[in-house]
Amino acid sequence: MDDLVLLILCSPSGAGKTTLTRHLLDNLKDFTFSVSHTTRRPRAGEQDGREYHFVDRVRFQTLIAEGEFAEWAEVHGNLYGTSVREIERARAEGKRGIVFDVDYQGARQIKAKLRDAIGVFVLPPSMDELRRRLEGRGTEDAAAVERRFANAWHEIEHYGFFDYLVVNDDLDRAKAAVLGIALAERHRRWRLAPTAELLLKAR
Ligand SMILES: Nc1nc2c(ncn2[C@@H]2O[C@H](COP(=O)(O)OP(=O)(O)O)[C@@H](O)[C@H]2O)c(=O)[nH]1
Ligand SMILES: Nc1ncnc2c1ncn2[C@@H]1O[C@H](COP(=O)(O)OP(=O)(O)O)[C@@H](O)[C@H]1O
Repeated sequence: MDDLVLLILCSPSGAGKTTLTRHLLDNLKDFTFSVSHTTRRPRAGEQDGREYHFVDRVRFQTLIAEGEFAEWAEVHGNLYGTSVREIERARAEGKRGIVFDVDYQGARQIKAKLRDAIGVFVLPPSMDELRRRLEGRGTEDAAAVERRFANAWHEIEHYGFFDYLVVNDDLDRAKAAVLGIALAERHRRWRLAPTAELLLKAR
């Protein structure tokens, strides 16, 4: 049983997982974000080491060869990977939870390695709304939006692999749902059993 809550957040691009992850991390200070490596170019406002570690393909391949990644995958034409160091960092910092923003391939690999990991899949209320959000975000050109939208079907096909589904229609409700899931997982009996045992010792 893992003391650390291993929370995987996954969704088709544009469904809102970044927005929901930010809200979760703003509210649960003892949770941390797993900063992935990627070969995608930084978007305006993104900072190296905060949203991602931005690297080129050669560096990424080296990191794969060095066994740096707990999982990695090609998504929308770029490489993305979760460094084992991120999980070690969370533990070293005494965090209670870590959030992985990964695609379904990453979710599958993390779950295979870390059995206690919990998967949350965020659904858009409709495909029309998904397209509106992708276009409205304004971070990708038309071709990249099209590619992300086309991949959305494939992502959604894998919903059955996850423990929880959250429909991100009303944002406040979706935020509450994700926060609720994280909190419930943090309060699993085995995670707090040491506290109960400590009390019993004082009898
Ligand atoms: N497998 C895997 N997927 C990742 C990782 N980091 C991000 N992703 C996924 O890559 C996809 C693209 O992410 P991003 O380029 O930030 O675009 P966005 O989803 O449109 O905001 C999303 O599905 C992310 O969840 C990772 O470390 N591993
Ligand atoms: N419930 C919602 N209602 C309307 N817009 C939303 C909602 N959730 C997210 N958005 C907007 O949709 C866009 C995509 O959200 P984002 O969090 O970047 O998605 P993802 O990380 O899944 O690609 C952003 O512009 C965000 O502000």
